[in-house]
Amino acid sequence: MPTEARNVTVTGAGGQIGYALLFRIASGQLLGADVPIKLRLLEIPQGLNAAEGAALELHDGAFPLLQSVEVTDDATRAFDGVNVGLLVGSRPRGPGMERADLLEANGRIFGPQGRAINAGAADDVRVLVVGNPANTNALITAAHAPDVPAERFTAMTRLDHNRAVAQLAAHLAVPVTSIAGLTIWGNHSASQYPDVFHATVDGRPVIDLVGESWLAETFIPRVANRGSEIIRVRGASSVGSAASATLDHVFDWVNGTGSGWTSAAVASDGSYGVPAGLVSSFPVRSVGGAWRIVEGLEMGAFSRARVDASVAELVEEREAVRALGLIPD
Ligand SMILES: NC(=O)C1=CN([C@@H]2O[C@H](COP(=O)(O)OP(=O)(O)OC[C@H]3O[C@@H](n4cnc5c(N)ncnc54)[C@H](O)[C@@H]3O)[C@@H](O)[C@H]2O)C=CC1
Ligand SMILES: O=C([O-])CC(=O)C(=O)O
Repeated sequence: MPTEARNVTVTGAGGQIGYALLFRIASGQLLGADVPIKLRLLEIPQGLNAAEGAALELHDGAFPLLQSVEVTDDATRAFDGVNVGLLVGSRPRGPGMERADLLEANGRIFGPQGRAINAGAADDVRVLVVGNPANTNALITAAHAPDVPAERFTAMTRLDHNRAVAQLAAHLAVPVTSIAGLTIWGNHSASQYPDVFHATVDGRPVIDLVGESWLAETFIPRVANRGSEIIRVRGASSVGSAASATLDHVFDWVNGTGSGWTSAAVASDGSYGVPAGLVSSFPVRSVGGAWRIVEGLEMGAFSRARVDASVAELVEEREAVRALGLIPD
């Protein structure tokens, strides 16, 4: 029996990440090589021409899996029947800014989109927020979609995870495929904590091969500040790597992580002392189409302090958006 087409909505489809994503989605890299796709591209009026142009090019790609492309500036229409929502549309930061500087401007985008998802999404909807500050924007979106289970709203820390894997592999001069068991904890911000204490390289504990000073002075700051490094070098924020990580996140969510784990920002259930409801990055496995937090990992003082600091920032962001009226009291 042919697989049913899935409705995939991309917000900010006329922007940089949108352009890097759309063709890869159409080629089957989001959901799988046998899953037909119906694309909805949501933009604000100023972005519609760019999205329309991308739609023309998608048409020219003659992608066998792509059944339709619709461009709209109406969130209700964009999310009607949506199975996968990629919430990319929002302002990127520039040089000298932190992602939290975008809180107020971008936060206002996500309440209305949450309401539109609540009103019309398919029962199995899965949402990935990419737009920064991603964790708190996911929190805002979920807060406006009370009828959709909170576990369906996630934020992207897969780019941080991929960066950490790549940095570690380069340091140890091994292929990225040799690394397993890495975790990004907390916020997609400079406070995030890339944790190697449970990581292995070809089955050997990484912690036997690297020292704490390398972790504290080189690895952690390099990964946590990679977004700023990219902005400094290319003059604009990450695009290709962000699109790639978006595909990785959703592909694994839908198709499973197998024996290993990855990192994603998901609604906390209180695990590891992270206050319930915060959208925080955890070690996660995807089982049966749902993210499950990897439980029972030991956490020493080095890790605990860093996880707590990043979670404290998430609590502050939640208070800030509450004070702005972007989530209910
Ligand atoms: N979570 C992560 O790892 C990463 C997140 N980002 C974030 O992704 C976001 C997008 O980045 P780019 O594509 O480079 O930016 P961009 O400025 O090229 O594109 C953003 C697009 O969103 C559109 N937009 C704005 N408000 C909208 C709304 N209410 N509805 C629909 N579309 C709307 C704009 O018209 C624009 O076309 C930024 O917030 C950036 O900081 C970027 C890299 C990694
Ligand atoms: O740093 C930024 O503003 C863009 C981003 O989230 C990243 O590259 O991780």
